[in-house]
Amino acid sequence: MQTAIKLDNISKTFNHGKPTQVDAIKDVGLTIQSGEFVVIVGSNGSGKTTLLNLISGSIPPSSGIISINDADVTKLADHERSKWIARVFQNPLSGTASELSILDNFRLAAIRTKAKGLTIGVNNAFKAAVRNKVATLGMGLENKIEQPMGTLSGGQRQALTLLMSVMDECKVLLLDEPTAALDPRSAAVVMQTADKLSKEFNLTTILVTHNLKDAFTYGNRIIQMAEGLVIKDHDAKAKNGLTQNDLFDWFS
Ligand SMILES: Nc1ncnc2c1ncn2[C@@H]1O[C@H](COP(=O)(O)OP(=O)(O)OP(=O)(O)O)[C@@H](O)[C@H]1O
Repeated sequence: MQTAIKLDNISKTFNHGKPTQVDAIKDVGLTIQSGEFVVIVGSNGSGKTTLLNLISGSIPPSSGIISINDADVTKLADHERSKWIARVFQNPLSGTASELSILDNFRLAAIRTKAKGLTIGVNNAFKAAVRNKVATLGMGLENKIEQPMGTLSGGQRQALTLLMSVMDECKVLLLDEPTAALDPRSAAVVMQTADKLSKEFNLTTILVTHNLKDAFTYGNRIIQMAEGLVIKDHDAKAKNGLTQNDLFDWFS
């Protein structure tokens, strides 16, 4: 199996040398294989989002080496890593432009990523391709592709954001509490969509969540963080052996 993400001795200190210094990540080593779906849990402030920020390149590490597909990307900025990495945040509004239609959002995403299989500018072909892709969500949105994104629900927007984010050759999907702002039904649809896309495109997926049921249901590996450290790491077999009750303790 190919290694997708490798962290070697990664540390991140904020406000170094000041009274407010925080050692958010402490000498973490982590190897994630291509196609793995890793769930990361842990209490508030344990370093989960900082870890995703380091992987995506939105912040640099204080020390250590980050590799993606065996290439050292430690010094690459987030936009330079975006051809490999897609990220979906908590806020459904952050992934798409409200005033633009679904179609135009897809057009923007296609321009950004030069998505394969979507010919930009050939209007009818592009429209049909978007309609087909959107139909795979099973939300009936294929009939609303001319509608402004702002008129959709948070769950519908998150599902579309997911779909747009995996259109290109991205191989790593980072999900930072993607359902935290959603009602339970929409949250379920978004998680099922993420799981489906992850399998369909064989993505390496990392999900940060505070949701016990999602941590239990999704992924083939689970990690617990505490105070900037990885303190538990279970593979698929060990994860399958856990009950929801066992997992409850992983959140504290
Ligand atoms: N930009 C920053 N400047 C200073 N401190 C920061 C910064 N970002 C994060 N921290 C600190 O680093 C620690 C880890 O934060 P992080 O957001 O990674 O935790 P988390 O596990 O994602 O928490 P939560 O579950 O609450 O989202 C916390 O103490 C936080 O206050």
